[in-house]
Amino acid sequence: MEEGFIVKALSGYYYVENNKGDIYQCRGRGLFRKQNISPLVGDYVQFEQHDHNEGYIYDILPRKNLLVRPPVANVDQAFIISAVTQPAFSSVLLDRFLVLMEFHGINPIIVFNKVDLLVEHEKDEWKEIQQCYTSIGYDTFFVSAKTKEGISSFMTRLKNKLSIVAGQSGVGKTALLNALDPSLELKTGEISNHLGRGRHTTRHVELIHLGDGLIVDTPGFSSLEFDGMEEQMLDTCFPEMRTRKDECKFRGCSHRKEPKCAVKMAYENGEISPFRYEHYIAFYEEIKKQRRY
Ligand SMILES: Nc1nc2c(ncn2[C@@H]2O[C@H](COP(=O)(O)OP(=O)(O)OP(=O)(O)O)[C@@H](O)[C@H]2O)c(=O)[nH]1
Ligand SMILES: [Zn+2]
Repeated sequence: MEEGFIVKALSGYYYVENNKGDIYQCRGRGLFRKQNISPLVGDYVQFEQHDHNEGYIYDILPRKNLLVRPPVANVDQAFIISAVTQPAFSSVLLDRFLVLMEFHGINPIIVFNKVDLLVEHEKDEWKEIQQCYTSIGYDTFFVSAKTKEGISSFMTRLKNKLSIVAGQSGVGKTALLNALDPSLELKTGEISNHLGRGRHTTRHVELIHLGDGLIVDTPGFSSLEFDGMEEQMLDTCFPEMRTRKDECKFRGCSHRKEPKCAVKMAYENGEISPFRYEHYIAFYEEIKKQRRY
């Protein structure tokens, strides 16, 4: 039996790459079929070759995590792309992406794209926004898909990881993938907008080798709902709260109205950014409300 990982799934076939970089077109067999588990792109599998480039998958190794849209397993990190402008930056949207990644056990990296559109006096303001996130512990950097500024530091972050890109429509996800690897020739915004939201749903998912790592060719998290989350676990998705919550007086403190709350104290003395705390409260209410139905 050989080991490899699935780089592509298409029409009932799984394309499994071994550690030499050879790819085998495989069908599923064995135990996992009885258990009704389907192999996913990103899965580590045990397979057996039965022809020169064909084979059968017999087992799926335990997954670190799993995404539904796009269907990918074992994602290490997500580049959350925001544009500094066009579309206007939304910290609440960025925080929503961050929470979703934290919830899925995926390390988020914050990317601010389109820096070529910033005028000099706006740059200081952006340094402050960056500082907010770096102080929480997030890796945060600026790029331009247009001028290629920052592309090499993007590239180095791909090494030895399975990455995904995520972000609102129009922030430049496709343009960045093309800037990282011009041979991809993925179609950007202008054309796809006419096709509407269905664009990514009809495409199959594929892993691409890029900068000594792997990247999913389809943007992730098209749905930004807090599905499957409980409000009690939300504080663990905010690193600056996660590290403080054990100092709250009450176990299971929701950091809203309870006395002697370490999170609220940190917010009140300026150690936690007001907008982050406000987003926590808004998400908390949203999850609570959604769970009532
Ligand atoms: N000035 C400038 N424009 C950019 C940059 N990156 C992308 N754009 C433009 O922004 C628009 C949207 O880019 P896309 O790459 O299609 O954005 P996307 O995030 O893939 O969008 P969806 O496919 O809708 O999710 C296009 O017109 C790009 O040319 C950049 O760094 N600078
Ligand atoms: Zn608290």
